[in-house]
Amino acid sequence: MDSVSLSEVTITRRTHLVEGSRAISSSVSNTKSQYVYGESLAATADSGYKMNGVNLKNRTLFGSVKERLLLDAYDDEYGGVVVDHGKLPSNPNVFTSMLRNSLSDWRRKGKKGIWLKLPVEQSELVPIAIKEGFEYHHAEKGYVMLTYWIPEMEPCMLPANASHQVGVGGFVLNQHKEVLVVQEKYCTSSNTGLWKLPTGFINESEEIFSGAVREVKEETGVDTEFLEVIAFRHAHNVAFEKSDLFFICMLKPLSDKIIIDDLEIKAAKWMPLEEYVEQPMIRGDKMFKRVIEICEARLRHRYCGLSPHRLISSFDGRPSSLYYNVVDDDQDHSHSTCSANIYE
Ligand SMILES: NC(=O)C1=CN([C@@H]2O[C@H](COP(=O)(O)OP(=O)(O)OC[C@H]3O[C@@H](n4cnc5c(N)ncnc54)[C@H](O)[C@@H]3O)[C@@H](O)[C@H]2O)C=CC1
Repeated sequence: MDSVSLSEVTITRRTHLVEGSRAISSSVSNTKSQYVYGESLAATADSGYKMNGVNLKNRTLFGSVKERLLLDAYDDEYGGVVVDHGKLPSNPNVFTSMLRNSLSDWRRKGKKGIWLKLPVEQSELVPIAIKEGFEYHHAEKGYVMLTYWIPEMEPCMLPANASHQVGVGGFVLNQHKEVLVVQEKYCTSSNTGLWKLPTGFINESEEIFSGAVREVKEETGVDTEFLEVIAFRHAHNVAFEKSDLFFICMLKPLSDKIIIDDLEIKAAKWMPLEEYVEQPMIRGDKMFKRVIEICEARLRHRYCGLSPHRLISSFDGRPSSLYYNVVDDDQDHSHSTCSANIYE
C-alpha cells in the first residue's frame, strides 16, 4: 500500500506529540485524509520538528513513512487530481519524493489528468516536476501551471490553455456626424498618420460593453454609453500564437472634451465621418471600410447590432451577458432595439 490509512493517522496522533507550531492533528480532521496526512507529516519532517523528542529531519526512523508521503490534493470532476499548491513542501528533496509517490498512487488508482500549480515563490520545484514528466500548461505572473496525463492508452483530454485575446473598438459618433478618432503612438510604418477608432483589450473579468467604454475613456477622455456590438472579427495567430476576437462597439458620447492618454496615444480628435472614410487606409481596407458601412447602415436603421442582456443560466449558475437584438414578432417596432434612433 502506498498511502497511509486514516487509522494509522489516528494512532500516530495519539502516540506522538508534535513539538512546534504545526501539529498533525490540525490537518487530520480534514476529509482529504491520506493526502493531508502526507503533507502534514512532510511539513513536520521538512522543518526539522521533533516527534517524541526525536528530530525527524534526515532520520531513518520515519524514512520509510517519508518515502510513502503523498502530496496534498483533491479529486476533480473528470477523474483527475488537483494538487493543493498552498501545502507544497518547501524542501525540493521532499517534494521530489512526494511527487513520485503521488504519481504512483494516482496511477494505481486510475487517475487521469494531474494539475500542479507552482507559485513563483517555489519556482525551484518546476524543473523537478518537468523531470518527472509534467508539461507546461500556462503561466501567470504569480505561478506556472503544469499538467500530467496519466493514461497511456487514452488521448490526453486536458483542455488547452486559453486560445484567444479579446479586443474592443469604439465607434463614437456625435450629433455633428463627427467620429472620435486617435493616432497611436506606436504603430506599423504603414499605419503612421492614420486616424483610427480607439481600440484596446478587455481586462480579465471585464464585460465587452464596459471594456469598450473604459478603453475610449482611457485613450481620449470622452465619456460614452454603450449601445451595441456592431460586428466582430475573428483572426488567428495575432499575438503569442493566440487568436483574436475584436468587437466593434457603437457608443454614444456623453461628453466631448478630449484628454488624451499620452502613454499610448499621439493625438485624438472629432473628425467628420466623410473625412474619416476618405482616408486611403480606410477606403482601401476591406475590414475598416466594411465596418464603417455597417455603422452607417445602423444609423439609417438598415442594420441592427447586438445588445447585452444580463442573465444567470442554471447551467453553470454564473451571471453572464447574452448579446442579441430584440426581435419584434408583433410588428410593433417601438420595442425593437433595431429601430431605436440612437442619436436622438
Ligand atoms: N490598432 C488597430 O489599428 C486595430 C486594432 N484592432 C483590434 O483591437 C484590439 C486591440 O488591439 P490594439 O489596440 O492594436 O492593441 P495594441 O497592440 O496597440 O496593444 C495595446 C497597448 O498595449 C501596449 N503594448 C502592446 N504590446 C506591447 C509591447 N510589446 N511592449 C510594450 N507595450 C505594448 C501598448 O501600450 C499598446 O498601446 C485587438 O483585438 C485588435 O485585433 C483591430 C483592427 C485595427
